[in-house]
Amino acid sequence: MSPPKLYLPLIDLSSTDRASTAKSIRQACMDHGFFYVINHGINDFAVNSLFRESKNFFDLPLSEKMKLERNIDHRGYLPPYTETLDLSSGLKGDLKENFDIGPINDSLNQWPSKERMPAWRVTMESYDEKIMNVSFRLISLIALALNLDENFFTKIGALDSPVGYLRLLHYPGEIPESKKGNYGASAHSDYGMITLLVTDGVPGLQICREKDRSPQLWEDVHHVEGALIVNIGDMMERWTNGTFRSTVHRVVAVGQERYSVAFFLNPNSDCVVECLESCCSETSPPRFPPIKSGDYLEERLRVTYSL
Ligand SMILES: O=C(O)CCC(=O)C(=O)O
Ligand SMILES: [Fe+2]
Repeated sequence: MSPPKLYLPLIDLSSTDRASTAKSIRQACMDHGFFYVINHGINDFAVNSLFRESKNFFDLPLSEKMKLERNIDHRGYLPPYTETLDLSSGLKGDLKENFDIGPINDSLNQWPSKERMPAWRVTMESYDEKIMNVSFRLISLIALALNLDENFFTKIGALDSPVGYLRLLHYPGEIPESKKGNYGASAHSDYGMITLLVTDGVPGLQICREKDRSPQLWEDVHHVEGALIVNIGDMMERWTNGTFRSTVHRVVAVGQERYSVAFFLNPNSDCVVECLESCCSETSPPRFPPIKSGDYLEERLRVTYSL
């Protein structure tokens, strides 16, 4: 029997009733760690341009893409089978290929040449600005959802120079026999504050709400036209002492080519992530020691890439 269909909460970002929106976000983050956002203000043109440019890049011959191979600062192209997000899976290499862009204005980013892809950089910059803006609006609602001042995360400096990563992803439709059984992206949780995802509508994304349950229950995250999929990352889970869940997710291969773009919002690297007062008590002491965002991120990347 197939599991019941998963219905994730739908958050309407155009609602003027912020208290009620924050309440819905709180419930979503406690129950699922995932929700949809509609009426976010990013128009179809921006999303279509993003996917067009992403496809143009992934369509290039591998030798061209490898000229922008990911550098030590995690910017650039990562070919298929080079990252295994779930190191315990025993499988080698996720099927996806991706291209990572860091904070948009810093010089560590790599860009395809203007001659080859004239609209690429400006499309990425424009989308980055829009998605960063949506992420800030969500963070202020998340602060309200935690019964904090809506500017709490700004006031503690988390957003002073936030580390926003844009990750373009491409999952192959056809998979070589020897790679069958591998995941598009194996099970993992995201590292940062929140992740904002757009996909081309091809299925594959699944979440597991109880990672320690046996057997694990994986539920499909369905496509909602025009909606962003938002999920809580590990640092937000640490801030909230586990009240908000950083839910494990993966992308399974469905025999269909798939494109998606994730935006990861991480706090400013000097920001100390520590249990919020409102999230701990004598009976529920802090579960995670305070840690600087930059140190946390570095350690997670070190483990993922065996640096
Ligand atoms: O492509 C997707 O739907 C999810 C990607 C993802 O989970 C990630 O890049 O962290
Ligand atoms: Fe993820």
